[in-house]
Amino acid sequence: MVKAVVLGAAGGIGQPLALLLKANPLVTELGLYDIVNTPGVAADLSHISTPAKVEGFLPPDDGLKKTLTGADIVVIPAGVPRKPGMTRDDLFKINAGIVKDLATGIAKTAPKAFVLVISNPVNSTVPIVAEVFKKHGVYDPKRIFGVTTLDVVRSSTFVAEILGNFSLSKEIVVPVVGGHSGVTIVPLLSQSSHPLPAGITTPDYEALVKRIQFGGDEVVKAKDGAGSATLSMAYAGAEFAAKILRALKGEKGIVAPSFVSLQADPSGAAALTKELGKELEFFSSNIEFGAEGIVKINPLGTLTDAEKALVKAAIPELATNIQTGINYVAEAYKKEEDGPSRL
Ligand SMILES: NC(=O)C1=CN([C@@H]2O[C@H](COP(=O)(O)OP(=O)(O)OC[C@H]3O[C@@H](n4cnc5c(N)ncnc54)[C@H](O)[C@@H]3O)[C@@H](O)[C@H]2O)C=CC1
Ligand SMILES: O=C([O-])CC(=O)C(=O)O
Repeated sequence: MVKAVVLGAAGGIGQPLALLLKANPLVTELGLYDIVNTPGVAADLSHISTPAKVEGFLPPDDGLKKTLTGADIVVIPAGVPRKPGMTRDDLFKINAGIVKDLATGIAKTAPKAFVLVISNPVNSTVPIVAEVFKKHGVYDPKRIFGVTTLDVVRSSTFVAEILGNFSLSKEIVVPVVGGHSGVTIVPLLSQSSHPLPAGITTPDYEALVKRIQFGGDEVVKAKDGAGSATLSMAYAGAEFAAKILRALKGEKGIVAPSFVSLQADPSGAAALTKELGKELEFFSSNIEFGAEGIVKINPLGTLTDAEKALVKAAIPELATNIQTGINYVAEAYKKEEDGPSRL
């Protein structure tokens, strides 16, 4: 029996993601929570002839708690998306509070669940979830994941395009490391399962890297005020969730990049830190999963000079993003603690 939960299930990502989870035969229960429309989304999905029993809840009557009770895996696509001209960091003000509140619910009701954070800015929202779990004494760094899979999916697609063979795109695997915004997104194209054409020029290589780093902007621009990537994100989120579900079932050797706490695997983290030349609390690298969560954080491996430069350029912004998330939670709890005495 596996219960999957989507928080933000009525949204642009939430609905197609819930559909794809409903279609996954490994899911036997699907809990949907949002501040609007979840009863309708749940009723609709519940007619699909796959195993998962679907229920939708709203905030009244302890809806969050009811949704999360018994959850094995919780995916969070709740929050506001970008509009043209915004960076992911511009979303922090609103989304930080949403993620903190939802993380509090998970820490109280389903502290052992695997938590998959989609809400942006991922580089800051993942540290927020970690800090909330620490505060509640239930922190297990092996079970909290920032979903960076869309960067991997985009890389596969764009590399297939360059190779002139779209039918390869599902097979192409490019490790994308670092974080999930702009220059913190670092594709390791030299480690692609399918190498780039030998004669690729430096400008073409640089354009490809840029397209992967700023793929989100392409969609934000095309949607012209109506949001950011939803369908490709739902696909990517469901792919990542499917890997976690297989690991939960006991399958070994499953590997994918994810933005995680380096405390999840101290010896892997030590090797990675050596490569980075700087200690970061969170980083996305290839992660090996098991039934209890993260088994191993893999080092970056051999990089080209261009990739070394990309990693170096990612570090300062990543460090700032991480600290922003940590500080937010510290300040929020301080306000809560100071609150009553001020009354
Ligand atoms: N990690 C990644 O690669 C990606 C992340 N995103 C991020 O995912 C988030 C969601 O994007 P969309 O689905 O397009 O937005 P959306 O606005 O279509 O949906 C968000 C949903 O969250 C719900 N929501 C708001 N506050 C909530 C709360 N307190 N509890 C539960 N639900 C709540 C809303 O009612 C809405 O249904 C954004 O922050 C976006 O930037 C988007 C694409 C890729
Ligand atoms: O660009 C955005 O704001 C949404 C996102 O994270 C992506 O598409 O990678």
